[in-house]
Amino acid sequence: MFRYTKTVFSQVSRKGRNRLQNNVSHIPDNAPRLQENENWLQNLSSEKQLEPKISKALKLGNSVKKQIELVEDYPNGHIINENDKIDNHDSTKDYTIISTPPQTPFIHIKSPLINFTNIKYFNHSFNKQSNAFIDVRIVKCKSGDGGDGCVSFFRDANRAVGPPNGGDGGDGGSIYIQTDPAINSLAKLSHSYIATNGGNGAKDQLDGKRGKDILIKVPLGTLVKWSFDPKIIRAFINDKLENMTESNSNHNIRNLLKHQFVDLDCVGEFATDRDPQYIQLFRKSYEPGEGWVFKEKDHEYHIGKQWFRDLRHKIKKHDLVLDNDELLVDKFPLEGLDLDREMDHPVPLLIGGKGGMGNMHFLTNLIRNPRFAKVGRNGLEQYFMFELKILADLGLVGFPNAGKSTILNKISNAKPRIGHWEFTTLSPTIGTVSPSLSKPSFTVADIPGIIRGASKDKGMGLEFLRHIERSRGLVFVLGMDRPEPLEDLKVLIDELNSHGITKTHNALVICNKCDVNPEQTFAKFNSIQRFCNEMKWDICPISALNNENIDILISKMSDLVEHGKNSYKRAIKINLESL
Ligand SMILES: Nc1nc2c(ncn2[C@@H]2O[C@H](COP(=O)(O)OP(=O)(O)OP(=O)(O)O)[C@@H](O)[C@H]2O)c(=O)[nH]1
Repeated sequence: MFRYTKTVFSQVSRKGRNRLQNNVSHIPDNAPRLQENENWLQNLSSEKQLEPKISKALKLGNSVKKQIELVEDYPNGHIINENDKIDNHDSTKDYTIISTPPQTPFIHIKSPLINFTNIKYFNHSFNKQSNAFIDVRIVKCKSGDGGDGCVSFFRDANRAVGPPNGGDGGDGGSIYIQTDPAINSLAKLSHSYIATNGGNGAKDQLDGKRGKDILIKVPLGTLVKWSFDPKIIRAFINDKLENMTESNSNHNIRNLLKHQFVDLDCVGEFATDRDPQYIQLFRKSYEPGEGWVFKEKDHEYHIGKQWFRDLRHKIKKHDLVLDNDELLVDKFPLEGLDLDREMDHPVPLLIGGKGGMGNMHFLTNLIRNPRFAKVGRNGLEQYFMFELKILADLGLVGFPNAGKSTILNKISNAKPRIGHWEFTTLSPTIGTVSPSLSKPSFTVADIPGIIRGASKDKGMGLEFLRHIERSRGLVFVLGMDRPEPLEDLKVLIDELNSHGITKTHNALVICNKCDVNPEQTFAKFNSIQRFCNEMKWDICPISALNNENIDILISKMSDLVEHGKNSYKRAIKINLESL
């Protein structure tokens, strides 16, 4: 709150005082006193030398380009190939640690480019197929810059130049994120979110206006990952693919993204950790001791004065502390931010820059007329990838035409498209099943069919598997009209494995279309049952078309959900590389 004190009154004449009293509501007095400034600067200079890590970090911080460098020469001057062995490479991880503190201020890692982008962004056919349902978006986010401090001096009729009273710049707006259960698609996300900058400080010690924050609302089940500007990657891909045959095949693009490495500086939860948990983000703010706004006399003039050089030296320490504070908050989880539950409060994605100090902070015994202030700190500009992973209790997996949509239609309120041709389902559908009054209802997701070679981008690829990753259990749907449904089941398991879904211990197998050729179906069913016994999976023969065994199926699905609640903590570890 503003203070109106005697000090200001004693500095002006009686006439002035009267006027001041009349206008008192316009003239706040919360400026630091000369002695307070002296003490502050004195403390700064007596502070012990800052950690070398901080100053090293600052040098790195200014080379923001480092983060977006696509590294070809890995590890010793060549592009890394699928079969190349990397010393100390841990295949269970999505990155390789190159160096850790104390050699470097940060944990330096290399990770495949595919972990920070999505193939959908680079292939038109993918986009066309899924334009009805948007489950991946790469979005530019920028927090606001801090406003500049103001250079101003108190004035009245009797005093041309009074004490400095330039206010501080306002802080830049921040970007926050929160889940909203009322939203179920990423379609409404903007291409960019840019928070406003803080306002500049003004005379009479008025601080600048704070920049407006932005709140991004996303559906439950959204995974937010640090990403690259898709334009940079597109240019890079086009360049690399120019000489390749079938250059725009998904397989080529995926391979390129997998074998091109990104160089990143990371940090652990605590300063002593060696495990990279967060990507360190860097602001392009000024060098410590720099970043001044001058009025009347310019930089050249000030730099020639010993008193200014002394002040700058002290303020350098203040800037270093600011930088360090920023480094502590400017980080983002390497594996992404998993928003899989309702959130009471929004979480910050990017924090706005701090406002610069007004000239009132620089009044000292030596400096009576500080004709300078500090500029605001920069905001952060980053790209984030939003991936929606539907939160359904069970996921239906099967070959195209196995009857998945028909089953969902029979058991739930969902009305998916059904057709006798393959790939009728082009985007995931969720249905809610209400088994009985005594049992809780549950949700089931139907995703486009999977075929042999899906992991090599055949058919619709594995793009939609992200939507069953979080389910409590998997439901395999087999068409008994197929020549070898057991083989189909094995192919499905293989394809899931290649996507990183290896723990399929809570599963149910539906043998659909049992009405077709009942004699042959019996033999096929027996062999599948033997396999299921070995896997300890339940099995259910049905005819969705004829409504046969649907009640039993619903009951088995309900048991699967219940069982999943106890034993199936998290269906799948989020495997960055296979996304
Ligand atoms: N005879 C018979 N036909 C069935 C049965 N269930 C589904 N069908 C038919 O099989 C065809 C494919 O059914 P869908 O439900 O669209 O199959 P899907 O697995 O969703 O197919 P995709 O959308 O391509 O993944 C349709 O013509 C259905 O009528 C069944 O129990 N018996």
